[in-house]
Amino acid sequence: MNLNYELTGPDGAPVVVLSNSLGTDLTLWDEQVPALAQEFQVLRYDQRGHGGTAGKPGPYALKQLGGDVLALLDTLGIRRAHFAGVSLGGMTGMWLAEHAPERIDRLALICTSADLGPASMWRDRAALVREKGTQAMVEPSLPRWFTPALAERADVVEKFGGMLAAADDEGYAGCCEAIAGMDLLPKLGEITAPTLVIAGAEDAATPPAHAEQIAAAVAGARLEVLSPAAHLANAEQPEAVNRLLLDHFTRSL
Ligand SMILES: O=C(O)CCC(=O)CC(=O)O
Repeated sequence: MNLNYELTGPDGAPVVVLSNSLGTDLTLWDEQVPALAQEFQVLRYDQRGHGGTAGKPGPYALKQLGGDVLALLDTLGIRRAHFAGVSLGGMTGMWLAEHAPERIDRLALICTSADLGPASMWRDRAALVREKGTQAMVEPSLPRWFTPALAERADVVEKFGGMLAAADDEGYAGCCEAIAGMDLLPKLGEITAPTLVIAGAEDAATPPAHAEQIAAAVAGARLEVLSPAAHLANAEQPEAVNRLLLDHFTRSL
């Protein structure tokens, strides 16, 4: 699987991988890259079927989404990296921290969940998108992604609505099926990567209780709840998220 990616920042600096949520692409991280690239090489990529990464016929599993990241790291000769992900990106990060702990240094999980049931809802969403396309998800998704004032702002609708409508139908559906089949809870307690968990207080897609569940299971995890922030908290509260990420990735333990 060839992932579309961008690598920004000083040669030889530690690497931070940034992984996008369902229906977005690597530009989800536009507000993070300038801050992080002062100190890190920032490797942001598009999940399968999103942005510039082609979709393959689904269903997918987190094992494949995590495997895509390992293959990219291998291609670029990166042995170990910090990892931050929003929602589906965070699920990919938890899978990596559970199954390839030697490759993940510190982990930041933003507006995500280790158990986002019911599976039937994700399979229904996959079927809907295969029938009607990702365009059909724009109207219901934006009010979950942002608090009301932002969800209606023209530039936000243009950028994020455009990203979602441009996502490959099969890629989006396959990622829904990865969420339907995820099995992260049993090994959550085995994660050894120092972990920061960030929630949006107004996130209806992955409410703060999901972040609390992760933080309670991962030894030593730090939990931060931002407000106002809905599902795409890194876009809604970029300065707060940048501060937390920089602190987490540079802090001496
Ligand atoms: O955002 C994700 O990666 C998964 C959760 C989700 O689909 C949120 C939404 O679009 O409502």
